[in-house]
Amino acid sequence: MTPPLDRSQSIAFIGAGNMACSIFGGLIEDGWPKNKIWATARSEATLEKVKNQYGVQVSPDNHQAVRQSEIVVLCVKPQMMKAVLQDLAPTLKETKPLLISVAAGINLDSLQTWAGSRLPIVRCMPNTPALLRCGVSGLFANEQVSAEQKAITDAIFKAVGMTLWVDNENLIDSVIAVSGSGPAYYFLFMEAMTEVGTRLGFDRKTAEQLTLQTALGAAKMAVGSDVDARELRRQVTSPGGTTEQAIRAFQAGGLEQLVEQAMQAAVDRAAEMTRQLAD
Ligand SMILES: NC(=O)C1=CN([C@@H]2O[C@H](COP(=O)(O)OP(=O)(O)OC[C@H]3O[C@@H](n4cnc5c(N)ncnc54)[C@H](O)[C@@H]3O)[C@@H](O)[C@H]2O)C=CC1
Ligand SMILES: O=C(O)[C@@H]1CCC=N1
Repeated sequence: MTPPLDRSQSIAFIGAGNMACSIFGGLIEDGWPKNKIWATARSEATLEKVKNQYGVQVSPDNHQAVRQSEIVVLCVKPQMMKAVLQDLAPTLKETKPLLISVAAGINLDSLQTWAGSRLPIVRCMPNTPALLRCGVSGLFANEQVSAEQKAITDAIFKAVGMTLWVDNENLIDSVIAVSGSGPAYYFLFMEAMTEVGTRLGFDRKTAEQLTLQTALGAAKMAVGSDVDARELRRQVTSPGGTTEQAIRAFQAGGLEQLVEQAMQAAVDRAAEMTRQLAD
């Protein structure tokens, strides 16, 4: 059983963008005290917006936020990570927090090198449904991470969804391809169904409602069901009926191969970024 979440520690989110807001938005929904959450960004406008929307502590100064916190979640773009960590290195050496990086394509070796000292570091690959506490996060820890730090990391990301610890760092790239980028695949499908719905005679709002309610219903059925997606699909597909024709069209168009190509492209890009951005 998961132990109760210890909310006495402060967490600094470095880079208050989409992913950071999704995670701390979910944590706040789960009851994490707002005054124990710090968020940083370079622009005053972003900080103002984040403060008004979430009520967390904000600062343009990464060092200030790190000094206040036992846990530091690095949420800047991968291309910014080296500069941010090298700048923070002296403060990190002093305060020795638990570092959690959510960046795609930055491995533990690079994070360790840029941070400058041997720190406990977790690589985490969350996704934006964390905002609704419906996320999925893949996690991998270095050897410096204690059992207690692993437990609190797990509790933080469980507060915003499901967690999966992988036993090989390379599997983080696979998590990216399935669940990190995954919400965008479903959104793309929703966009396409809505668009085609308008061509089939509905106004955009109605086409969108039909599409989204169908996505919600299908996801809820798949999650709550004793049988797998294939069986649920079979139950919709009456022999000689309409669904059968639609599914045939998807299969004739190579849907499964296309999904494989797309997910492999995400894995390949993560590996390429890891090579390009490493020292
Ligand atoms: N968006 C997503 O669905 C997911 C993103 N990620 C990872 O999360 C990280 C952030 O991605 P997003 O949130 O989408 O990007 P974003 O661009 O929305 O957020 C980045 C934030 O960092 C801030 N920033 C830039 N330089 C900074 C600095 N020197 N100090 C402090 N803040 C600074 C920016 O103002 C911005 O608010 C990336 O590394 C990405 O790989 C991981 C999983 C999913
Ligand atoms: O597209 C990206 O690179 C990030 C990582 C997973 C989702 N968004």
